[in-house]
Amino acid sequence: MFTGGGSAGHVTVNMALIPRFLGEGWAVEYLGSEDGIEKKLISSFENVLYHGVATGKLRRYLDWKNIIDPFKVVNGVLQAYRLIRKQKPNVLFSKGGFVSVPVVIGAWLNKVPIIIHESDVTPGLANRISIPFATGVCTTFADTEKYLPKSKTYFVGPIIREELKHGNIDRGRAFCQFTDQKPVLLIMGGSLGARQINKSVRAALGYLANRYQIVHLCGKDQIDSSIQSPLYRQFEYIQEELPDLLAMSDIVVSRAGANSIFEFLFLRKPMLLIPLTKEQSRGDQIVNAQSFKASGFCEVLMEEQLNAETLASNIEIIYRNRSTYIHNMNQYEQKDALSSVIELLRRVTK
Ligand SMILES: CC(=O)N[C@H]1[C@@H](OP(=O)(O)OP(=O)(O)OC[C@H]2O[C@@H](n3ccc(=O)[nH]c3=O)[C@H](O)[C@@H]2O)O[C@H](CO)[C@@H](O)[C@@H]1O
Repeated sequence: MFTGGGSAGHVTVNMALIPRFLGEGWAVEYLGSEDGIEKKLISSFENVLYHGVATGKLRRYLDWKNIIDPFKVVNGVLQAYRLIRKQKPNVLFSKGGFVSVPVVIGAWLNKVPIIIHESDVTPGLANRISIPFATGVCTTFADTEKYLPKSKTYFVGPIIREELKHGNIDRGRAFCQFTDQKPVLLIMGGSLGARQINKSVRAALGYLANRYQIVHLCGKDQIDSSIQSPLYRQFEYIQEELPDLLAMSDIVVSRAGANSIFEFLFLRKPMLLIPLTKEQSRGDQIVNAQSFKASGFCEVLMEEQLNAETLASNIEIIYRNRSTYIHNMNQYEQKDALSSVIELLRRVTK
């Protein structure tokens, strides 16, 4: 049984693991929210039974929903407990996000072994709550070990979806109707889009479209239909064609969500990272971005400094020095994280 959701970063790791388990003849079920992005993404697997449970969001800011949500979480725990008692999974894999908390507690109450995955350097709130209930915690970054109980921690490295390895440049160009005459710039504001990045990209478009063909993954309801240019393609979210769009891209501008940046590293895409600010998050993306910068994989532009000019000038730096970033990325030793996690799950399975 898998859980995780709220944003795609809490689902795509599960999507990398699920085909391997299905291929080995396991029955796979998913516990997520009743209407979150995980439901939509997991529906692409015909053979995975999806169960929705009530969820509350763990917010860091004042909101009247903070009063109601603890009750939803308790309700979610009861629903998850009952479902898990009925379905009797042998093991639970949790990728975090707020939906995972009731599921982890429900599994623990049923004595189901739990393996958690943390893809950021510093563990998120949902995972921090869940860790005491878990048998093991897999990490993407080696440094995360500092924040976790030693006996439970397994540094496995980044988990990359298999399909991302099979992108095709020509298919990507055909999809966007781009030519081979100009380099391609991919902009991805995390799985939910990023308004500030969208605004600056559009303000800099006159300059950028002179030099690049631009594909912009801008987030739900954030397409600006007043801009019509064959050099600028906007999509809310791309699922199936993402491998081809990545294959076709020369450089990337992105938020610094852990899964995205390791995908770019795996595919050797020089990147300009604009991490979520401390006001909007616990600051995990800033730490992720700094770690990549220290390895020479990217440049970092803080949102406080972001405007059309700084965006355009930083993109120029990335493009001009692209071979240096690629050289540095070639030094990165890729671990077979998928196999390590599968082996661990097998080992703890009841
Ligand atoms: C706002 C928020 O809470 N962000 C967190 C969230 O980010 P977020 O959900 O954006 O997660 P990531 O950047 O880690 O992963 C996004 C995933 O969505 C995929 N993708 C994205 C856009 C698209 O059009 N198509 C597509 O398939 C990417 O390839 C990637 O696999 O989880 C990350 C991993 O815990 C954290 O580091 C982030 O801080």
